[in-house]
Amino acid sequence: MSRILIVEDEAIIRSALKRLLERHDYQVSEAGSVAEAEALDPQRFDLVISDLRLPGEAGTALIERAAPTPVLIMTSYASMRSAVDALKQGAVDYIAKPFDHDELLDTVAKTLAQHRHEAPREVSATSTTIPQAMIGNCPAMQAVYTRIRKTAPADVTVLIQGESGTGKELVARAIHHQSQRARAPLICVNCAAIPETLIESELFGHEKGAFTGASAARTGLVEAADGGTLFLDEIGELPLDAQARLLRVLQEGEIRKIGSVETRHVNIRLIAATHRDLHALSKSGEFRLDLYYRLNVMQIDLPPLREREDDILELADVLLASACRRHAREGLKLSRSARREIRDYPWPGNVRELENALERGVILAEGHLIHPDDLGLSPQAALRPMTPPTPPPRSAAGAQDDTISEEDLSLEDYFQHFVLEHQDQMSETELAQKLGISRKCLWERRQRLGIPRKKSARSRAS
Ligand SMILES: Nc1ncnc2c1ncn2[C@@H]1O[C@H](COP(=O)(O)OP(=O)(O)OP(=O)(O)O)[C@@H](O)[C@H]1O
Repeated sequence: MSRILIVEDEAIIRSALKRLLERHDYQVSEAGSVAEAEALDPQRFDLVISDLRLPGEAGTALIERAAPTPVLIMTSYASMRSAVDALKQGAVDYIAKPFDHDELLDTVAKTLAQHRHEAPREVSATSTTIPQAMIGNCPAMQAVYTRIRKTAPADVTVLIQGESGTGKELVARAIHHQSQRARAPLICVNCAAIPETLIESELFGHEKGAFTGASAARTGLVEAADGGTLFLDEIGELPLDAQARLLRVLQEGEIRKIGSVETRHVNIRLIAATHRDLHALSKSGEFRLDLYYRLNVMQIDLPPLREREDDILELADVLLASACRRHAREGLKLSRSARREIRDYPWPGNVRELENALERGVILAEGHLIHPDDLGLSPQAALRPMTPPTPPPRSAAGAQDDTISEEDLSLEDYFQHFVLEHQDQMSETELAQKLGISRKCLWERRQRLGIPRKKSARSRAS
């Protein structure tokens, strides 16, 4: 049984984490500070999970003191930058708060497995073993797994294509974990979620005073991935200037911070993902053709869920089990009609939409069975051609506001209709501007509502 030490000053989070890990057969000890952790001798544990911000010393102090025990850092999204710094100081990975239980358990299991076997796993290019965390074994997915096996050890740039929610990030993670870089950082960046004005500085870093508000120098995420893998999701959303800088990184292995004349050598493997047709974008001048060719050394295409008929119910069962665990409702089952509905629904938002529907089902089910109504699917809506309703009036304050009220469902309906109707003619930036929200907010809301980004997803359903 693996022994884990949790270092967290918030007693509620600490004990929730302890309970979760104990339910999965880990032996867990707790500490509220670095000093308390040291008293327990962190080196005798198999893993330390430490909050970044602790009273007294920061959690990163344990990285050296616990060695060779690996340290996983917990952080809130707001301190992501410090998490990247922690990786550079030797933390094996970071977990963002609030936790997704499955992701946390997955990261813990992977870290323990990696540190049990010092050398990276041997990867057979012909094996069709399903990568950890990926469910489904239909012929199209078997082809994907084979591609992952063959591509992972080759250290080439990979372009992953597929509709929103098909599992592109999971594929990127599988490639990283099966590559020779597995023990180095994997930095995942969603280009659509970072405001256009910040993206270059986020990726490439900046010098102090490089622009208004740059009060201190910053290391970019590309540099943070040095030695490891950089995953750029939604690369089609990268502005042209950032594309030029990225091309330089790929061609010369060099990076230059904004406002600096110095270049630094970086060694990264780039994995990019998109739901858009980059070749078509390059014809319309929105994407650099030379960058497209650089990215497209190896391509992996993920099938939409509606084309994975053999996998849908298996995915539903596994995702349901984990939703039940998360909500402490073990034993809930899908009724026969719910299974039928799941099998027949077109899933325009793919696996993410299925996950969301099952989570809704677990929360809403009253007895031991989840019925179709609990899933909240709307096949009629999916089949109906979308016409955007008249936009509701926005107050001046509303135009500044990044959030649509949770209670105001009509606004969410409006959002969904508007996005589905206009997304093929507009970039994400234009869409966000028209809606009066940031690109990050647009992206988050798409995730929450399970709204796909491709016209083909909608027209297939119609
Ligand atoms: N084959 C799979 N097995 C299990 N879970 C999956 C699978 N594919 C996707 N998922 C789950 O679906 C959700 C969406 O996956 P992921 O974020 O990798 O998709 P994506 O294609 O990168 O989406 P987007 O383009 O919107 O970022 C995640 O919670 C992921 O764990």
